[in-house]
Amino acid sequence: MVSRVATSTYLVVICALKPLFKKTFDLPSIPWVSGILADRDVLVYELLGIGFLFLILFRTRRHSNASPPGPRGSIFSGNRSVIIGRKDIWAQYAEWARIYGPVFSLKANQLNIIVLNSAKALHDLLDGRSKIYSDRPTLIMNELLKQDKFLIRLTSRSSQFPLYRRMAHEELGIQKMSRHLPALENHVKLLLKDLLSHPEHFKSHLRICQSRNILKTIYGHTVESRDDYFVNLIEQRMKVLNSFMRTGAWLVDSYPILRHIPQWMPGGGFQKFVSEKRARNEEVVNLPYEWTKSQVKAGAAYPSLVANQVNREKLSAEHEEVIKHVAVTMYVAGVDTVLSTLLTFLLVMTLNPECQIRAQKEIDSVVGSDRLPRLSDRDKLPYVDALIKEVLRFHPPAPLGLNHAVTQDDEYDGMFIRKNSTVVPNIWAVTRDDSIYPEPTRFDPTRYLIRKQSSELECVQTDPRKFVFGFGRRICAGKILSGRMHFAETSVFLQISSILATLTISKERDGMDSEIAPVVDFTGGIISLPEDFLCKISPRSDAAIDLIMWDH
Ligand code: HEM
Repeated sequence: MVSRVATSTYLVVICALKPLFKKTFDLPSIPWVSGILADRDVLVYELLGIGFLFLILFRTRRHSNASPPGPRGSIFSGNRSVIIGRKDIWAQYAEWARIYGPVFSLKANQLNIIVLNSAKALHDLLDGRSKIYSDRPTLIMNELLKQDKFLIRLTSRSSQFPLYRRMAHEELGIQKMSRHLPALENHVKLLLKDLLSHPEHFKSHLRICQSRNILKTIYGHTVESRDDYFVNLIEQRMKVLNSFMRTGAWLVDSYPILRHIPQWMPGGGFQKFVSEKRARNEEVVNLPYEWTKSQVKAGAAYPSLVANQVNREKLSAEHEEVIKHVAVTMYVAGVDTVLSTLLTFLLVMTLNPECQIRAQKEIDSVVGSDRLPRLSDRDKLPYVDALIKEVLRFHPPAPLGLNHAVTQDDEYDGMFIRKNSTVVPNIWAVTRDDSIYPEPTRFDPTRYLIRKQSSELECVQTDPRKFVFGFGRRICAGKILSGRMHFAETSVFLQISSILATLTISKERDGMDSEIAPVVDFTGGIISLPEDFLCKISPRSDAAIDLIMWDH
């Protein structure tokens, strides 16, 4: 059998090489088994063919030998059950990195996965070789659910990719951002009022604040109530979709042929999920967009991302598709990430009162007590700035970032990385690397502050924003650029500094008046939030209540 396959391959190779040498060659005259060819010309083809076969064999062997090492999984599904079974899979990856090295490989069914666990590997590959490491994995489920046009999932090989990125950066860059500052400040004020009146519902207040920010800046829509139609529409759809989009979760991504099997057949269960969610997905993409368009026509539009783009002279159908998908991606990418940061902030403030007091003192001395902090105060608040960095390091909102994919075969540190492999950036592992952050489980904003020890300046630890916003050409569209403030950081700064200025976060007490210490635990998923916890939120002073309740 093996020899027949070899002989057939050999014949194919000979036939393929033949035109290159423009020699006559009578195929039917080749004896099937012996393969002994007397003709001089044919002998040349024969030798070349054999050489070619050896080359293929050699290449294959060399590559498979040098693939990154990794844990052996089951013969059929690889490590899939571990990947989808453990909520803090980033911690499992960090454990495996200690065994197999900072770059290791996994299989989930047929998907080749390379996990990068060190700052160096992340920087070398995803930043340094960004040209070939900035694709997204091609997943059949994305296509079936019509999510493949969302910026976060769009392939970098798409001719529209530069347009998507340009639009996102243009609209969330510093110039356009400044026009949204009054709206963001107003939303902070609403958040503080909510936290003052019903502190126990802090999670829902924080969530609605992020929705307000995104719906205003992206669509120009003002969220008036918690039953807001667009908030509910987008939230419900996206929550379901994101929770199901874990790497390797769907068999059809490994075996694309399965996309054709009907729902009633074993293994066809995903078809029901797809048909239920797809139509709803279209609503999420189209309805808020159409609403903004109607506002533009009526001359009543707020200068949002969508309105700015719709107002351009020529608006092709193709351009409209891009606007719709950039816009909806902002909601998907921008609400839970900032929410996660704010919840982690409340959690660590509950557990580290001394850090909270120091930040409050700094704000009091710079801002005073008769106004809320503004963006322009940030440079004068180094401790608050360090505290925000430490919140982002303590638990990065996207601990595994978003999956990248590599568009061509590559080698790194003597290891072969196969084209189309899914590349997982384990950001969490870097933020817990004790060679970069000594005592990584300790919350300590002073890591980033320059301190004097005798006459020497002490080394400052790496700014975690180098990792937590992603890498290369796929870096977060809401991220700081060239030292200037962008959307994500602006909204995080305004919310955190204003909460610190006016409210105190402390441990809740039980019926026996004993303090309840919250457990530090986080949800799984692409965006990871603190698990539900209790904390007490109270006004710092009468002046703070006055500041929150009245417009000054
Ligand atoms: C603290 C807040 C945030 C964090 C930690 C964060 C983090 C990230 C990360 C890790 C990625 C993946 C980058 C990569 O693939 O290498 C990403 C992508 C993205 N983020 Fe953010 N993000 C935040 C807030 C926001 C906000 C507020 C917006 C929009 C308003 C936003 C928009 C996006 C978009 C559009 C992408 C996809 C970029 C692409 O695929 O080309 N993010 N973000």
